[in-house]
Amino acid sequence: MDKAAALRSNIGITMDPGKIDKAYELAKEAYQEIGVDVDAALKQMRNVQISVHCWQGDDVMGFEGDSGALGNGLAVTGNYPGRARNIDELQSDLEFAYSLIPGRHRLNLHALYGDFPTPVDRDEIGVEHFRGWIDWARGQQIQLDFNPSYFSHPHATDGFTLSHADAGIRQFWIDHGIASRKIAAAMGEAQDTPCINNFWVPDGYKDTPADRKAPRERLAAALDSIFATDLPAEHTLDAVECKLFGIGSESYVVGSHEFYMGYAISRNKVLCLDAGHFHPTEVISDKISSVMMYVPELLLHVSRGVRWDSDHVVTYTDELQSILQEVVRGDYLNRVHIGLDFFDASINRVAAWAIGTRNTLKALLAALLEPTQQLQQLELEGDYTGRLALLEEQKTLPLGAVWNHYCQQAGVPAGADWLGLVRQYENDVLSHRDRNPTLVG
Ligand SMILES: C[C@H](O)[C@H](O)[C@@H](O)C(=O)CO
Ligand SMILES: [Mn+2]
Repeated sequence: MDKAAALRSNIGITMDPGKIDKAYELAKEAYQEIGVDVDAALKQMRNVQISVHCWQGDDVMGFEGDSGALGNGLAVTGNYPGRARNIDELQSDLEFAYSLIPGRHRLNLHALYGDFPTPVDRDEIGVEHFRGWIDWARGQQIQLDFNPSYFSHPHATDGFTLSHADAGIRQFWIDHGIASRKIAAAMGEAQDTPCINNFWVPDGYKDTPADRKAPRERLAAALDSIFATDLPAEHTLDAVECKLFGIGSESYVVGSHEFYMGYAISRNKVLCLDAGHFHPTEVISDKISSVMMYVPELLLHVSRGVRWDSDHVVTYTDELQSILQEVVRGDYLNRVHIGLDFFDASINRVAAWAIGTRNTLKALLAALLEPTQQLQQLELEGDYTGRLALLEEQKTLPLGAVWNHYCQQAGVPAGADWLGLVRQYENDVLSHRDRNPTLVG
């Protein structure tokens, strides 16, 4: 091993830059042979920004200071050491995570994550509580997205928020939604692109309801009140997110898919599809081309459902590939916002970000390297044998070599080299934080 290689291996870097270049040249030829323009694919890759969710870093606890339990159907299991306990730690972890991910990406913040020197209830949050995040984001050249937080709060303990039967509680949550839109608009004004403000509410019943209609009518009316004021579309866009069921809302969720599909279409809102929010045999990849006919824009929550949990770390599954294929095949990259939504406290949280975000980007690269035109031509000609043959053959083309080249060009670790750096960060930083166990699953 030469000196440079020995140095790289000491810090966990094992990929040889020269070999990455060589492998890339061969891979490029292989893709060109089937008519794929690799340079064009890489150019498109560089323009895509994934909205990385802040809540993987601290198990969706936030910084309201009451250390209230996570609730409303959200559950994080595991007690891996190193949870971010304050804004500084979360920002440090995020900066480190971004340094492992090729490209420049966004940050998706929840309202829980404001800077609250003294307790502030959700209906009273303001831009001042997020000024620090806005300044930090500008310094990092990161653009922000936002979410009102309709969970883990005394006014949500009975499972209802915006559709609550009590008008006072409903108004509290309406005011929270209005406050969140002002914050999102300020974030958007401070950056080049709109801040997507995503509304997810947990409301629902554990057991069979006697009235499915009234809560839905109340939810629609509450949302209408929140959205009554038009805000500049260049600053913020409202999104709405459905869910099939949650823990504690197994029998009925007010904000179902049909509810929000209708709401988004009739109110010209961004629709959010979370990959973990449907029946296990139902996939969001098949919904994209349908909903894109009727809604202006789409927000994806790229996630992975496993049995009862909708939020496992994103892995390189068939469905992940299908989702990104649909976005690329439909030429929707300018109307689809790709966000992440998972949380796992049983592994290193920074590694979770790196794995999930890198997988999402890798699936995007695979989709951009697909010989789509040829496949669609075969389909049009009724040559389904040829379509299947090409679909299967291209699965084993050297995607990894193009990915490693892309990472190298972007100045981030190729292959699994990021893992050594995460272990070092864990040793130097995360392991010094208090062991602060969350629910052990
Ligand atoms: C914390 C997020 O807002 C939340 O995960 C939401 O997007 C969701 O998917 C709830 O199941
Ligand atoms: Mn989600």
